[in-house]
Amino acid sequence: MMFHRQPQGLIEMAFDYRKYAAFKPVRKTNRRWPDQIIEKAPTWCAVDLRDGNQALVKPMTVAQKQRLFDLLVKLGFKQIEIGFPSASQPDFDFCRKLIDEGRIPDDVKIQVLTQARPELIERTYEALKGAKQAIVHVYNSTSTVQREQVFGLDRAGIREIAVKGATHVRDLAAKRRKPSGPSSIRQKASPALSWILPPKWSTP
Ligand SMILES: CC(=O)SCCNC(=O)CCNC(=O)[C@H](O)C(C)(C)COP(=O)(O)OP(=O)(O)OC[C@H]1O[C@@H](n2cnc3c(N)ncnc32)[C@H](O)[C@@H]1OP(=O)(O)O
Ligand SMILES: CC(C)C(=O)C(=O)O
Repeated sequence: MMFHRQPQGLIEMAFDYRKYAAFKPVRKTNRRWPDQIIEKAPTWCAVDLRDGNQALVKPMTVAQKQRLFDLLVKLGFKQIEIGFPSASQPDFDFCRKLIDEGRIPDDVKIQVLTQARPELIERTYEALKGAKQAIVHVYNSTSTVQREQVFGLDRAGIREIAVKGATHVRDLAAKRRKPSGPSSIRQKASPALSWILPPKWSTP
């Protein structure tokens, strides 16, 4: 039941679900994921530490990030995106502090964001030296306006950025696994802002 304010007071009305269009399933017969149904809680990854610090003029300080990280650990998150170490010195320093001071519980994986650019991917691995495990989250934007205005590329060019970036992350993971790099690296790739594209462009 829902309540609506009317001149005569609050009126109880049944929720009219017919006002809303039903979700249209994505029909892709060559892929398994559109038919899959979530039946148990997924592994949640907190991205608060990065979203609040991605491109701010005045980002969170290392001390503020530490407080939020400790809270996220206390809340039970097992994957925590701690920032974008190649984008700012505070994010780089925060990553180093967590690793150097042994502040990451063994059952928690830190995740770091990077654009699909070789120099940034390399700086990201510098930030991760000595981490026991980590997830490197590499992304490039796929939206039409950014494809045309930022990258000046066609769709094949955008795919190439993604493939090159992912390959670089994989190669560095293999190369740096020992002795100084993280002993276990997982990779995550995001076609950023794909939700503003029609599914035929945004679903591989
Ligand atoms: C919700 C989100 O957070 S979406 C993610 C962030 N937004 C985007 O990726 C949108 C597209 N990108 C942009 O609008 C801009 O690149 C910004 C705002 C992220 C950065 O702007 P600037 O600091 O001015 O950097 P600029 O756009 O010049 O990029 C520098 C170079 O990196 C390239 N680049 C930017 N993002 C990426 C990426 N994710 N992967 C690979 N290359 C990239 C650019 O094409 C440019 O290359 P060039 O020097 O050969 O021309
Ligand atoms: C940077 C990317 C991965 C992102 O956060 C988004 O597209 O929302």
